[in-house]
Amino acid sequence: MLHLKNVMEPVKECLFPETSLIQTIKFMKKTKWNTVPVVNQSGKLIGVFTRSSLYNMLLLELDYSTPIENFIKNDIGTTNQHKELNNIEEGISKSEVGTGIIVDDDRKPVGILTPQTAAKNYIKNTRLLKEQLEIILNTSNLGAVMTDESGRIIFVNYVVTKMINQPAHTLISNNLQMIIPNLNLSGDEREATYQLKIRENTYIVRLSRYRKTRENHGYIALFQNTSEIENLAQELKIVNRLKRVLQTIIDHAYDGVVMINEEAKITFYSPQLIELFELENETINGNHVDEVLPQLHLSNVLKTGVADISELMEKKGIKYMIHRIPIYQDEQIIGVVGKIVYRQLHEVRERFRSYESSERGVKNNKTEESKFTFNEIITEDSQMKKLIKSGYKAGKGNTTILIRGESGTGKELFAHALHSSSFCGQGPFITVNCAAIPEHLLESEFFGYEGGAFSGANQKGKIGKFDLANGGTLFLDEIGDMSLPLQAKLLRVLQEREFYRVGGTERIGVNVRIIAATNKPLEDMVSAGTFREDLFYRLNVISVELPPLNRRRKDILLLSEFFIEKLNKQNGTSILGWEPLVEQVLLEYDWPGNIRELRNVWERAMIFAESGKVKLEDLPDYLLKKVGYDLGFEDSEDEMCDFSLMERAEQFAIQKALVQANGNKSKACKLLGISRSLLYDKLKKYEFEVCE
Ligand SMILES: Nc1ncnc2c1ncn2[C@@H]1O[C@H](COP(=O)(O)OP(=O)(O)OP(=O)(O)O)[C@@H](O)[C@H]1O
Repeated sequence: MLHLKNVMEPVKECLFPETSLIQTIKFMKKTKWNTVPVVNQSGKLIGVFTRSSLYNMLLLELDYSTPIENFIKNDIGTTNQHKELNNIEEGISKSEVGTGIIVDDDRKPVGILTPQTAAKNYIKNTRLLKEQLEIILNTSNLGAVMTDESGRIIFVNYVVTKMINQPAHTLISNNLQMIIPNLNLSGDEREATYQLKIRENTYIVRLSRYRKTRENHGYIALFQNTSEIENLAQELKIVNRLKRVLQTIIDHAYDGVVMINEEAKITFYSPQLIELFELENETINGNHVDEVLPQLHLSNVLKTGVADISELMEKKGIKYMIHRIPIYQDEQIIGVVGKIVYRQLHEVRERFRSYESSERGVKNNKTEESKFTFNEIITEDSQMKKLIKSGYKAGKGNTTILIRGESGTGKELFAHALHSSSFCGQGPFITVNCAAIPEHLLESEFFGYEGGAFSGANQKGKIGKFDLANGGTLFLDEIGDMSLPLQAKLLRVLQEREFYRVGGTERIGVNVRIIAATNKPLEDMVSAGTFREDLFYRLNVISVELPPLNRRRKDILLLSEFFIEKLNKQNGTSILGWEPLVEQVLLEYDWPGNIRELRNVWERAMIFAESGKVKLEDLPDYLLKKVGYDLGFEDSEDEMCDFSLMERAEQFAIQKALVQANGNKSKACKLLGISRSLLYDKLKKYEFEVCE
């Protein structure tokens, strides 16, 4: 934008009212100005002295020494020096004196603007603008043509002359149809678009009407070569495909990939990484790796610049290793890639083991039985927590404890924990399953026998469980299945703390803590005479009743997490969790087999699923049926079953969700964890009839 101060003639000297006629004539001759600013003693503008004022003074034949004060014109137009030139255009053209006085903020004259200077500057500006426009039009890759109202060409830019391979002068004055043959200028539209093929190039032509003068219109046609855009689009397609290929390679080559830049901020990661470390997308990209994944120690490699491989690490029971590799550019480290491997680790380990054992020609030995403590009893249930608390106290003494509860509720585990927390925790923990040993062997199993005690017996004799458990705990599982005669013998040992071996005469003293367990109603058995009352009271000094799993539903998911981690370790699977529907089924099921059943269900499901998340169809059929997710395995011959197993699972899941949501599709979507549009697609696919 041009400002006044850029085009005005600067004023260095002014006239005063006291200035004499002769000094004024000399001043006007020197400056050649027709209008001269007159100022007071403080330099502020008070009027102008014009050439006509001068003529008047001369005609009056005044003395040359006469001051000019009576001939000053006071009605003057002034403008501030900071104004834009455009804004005062009208002011100057209408001014009586024809000259504008430019003042500063203190009203002191700083310049004058005559019509001649204004005109000169306008012409200069217009030329500059024209040149700028031409440069823009000729250097742009848009073709531009301008016509008058009849469509006759008045301007073409360089791009158009190249486009149709003709010089500008052969086009000027010709009709625009010469370039756009199917042109129609008779319509009323202000804008129109044409497609034009010139040799191998395709152009989109945008024709718009412009107002040339107050009465006339003209047209501007802009030509865009779309071949360039098409080429770009093609290139983009290739790049996208390449990206897809690379992404697939990365996804399958490693179990997780993460990349950081020189500031240790995460710039790339694969979906498996999110799954394994249970991250949210938003918390990863652009964040410092030590905040998101400190356990990977990737930023260290930025400092050392040396690639390395981690020790075996573990997440949710899944063992993994990370290979950290620095990225260099021009000998500068610009980032680090972390490759995580976990899926094949188990297989490699197994092969390595069998290789090692075949090398050594030895078979793997069975591992030792583990001992459990109360810390390993997983629970969130308040009743269980209470039992554990009293278990800690009861465990300390030497009192007999009776653990009751349905099969699979964790009685044996609890017995282990009691033993571990007791003073004899370092001693042996010996288990006798009273239901599993044949009646006639129970006695010798308990008390052992002397050498040659009966025919077929080992000549060296046998040590019984009581002997083995000396100084520790004897756990009598399924005590309700013990015969009455043995109950009598057991009672004697409990009372006298000594026993005889079968066929022996020597009294053997024992220091054994007895923990018994049963799922049988011992009180009823006492009434029915199948369990000794005195033994019952002897055992029942402290009694612990473990609640069934369906009365501690909070524990179902907690235990599921625990089993996933444990079984991943044990079986080398890499299961990361379960799909929402699985959770729903687990929570709905009654779990008659309690925790043992839950563990078995997970073991089976994880073997079927292998990696990722456990899905509905990985659960056993009997369980799905029980909660109403009948996947119709037996009906596979049925002609109705055109669908795959997966699809049938999906159908039942949708049915179930809709029933649960009372037909409310939004709720059903939430239960299914899918979008509304996907639900509609599925309903259509399976031809479900659903009331709106
Ligand atoms: N709270 C728990 N936390 C972790 N695992 C548990 C828990 N309770 C039970 N289990 C596991 O469930 C399975 C069954 O437990 P356990 O054998 O102790 O049950 P039980 O009541 O003695 O069964 P049964 O009466 O049939 O002998 C075991 O694998 C055990 O480790």
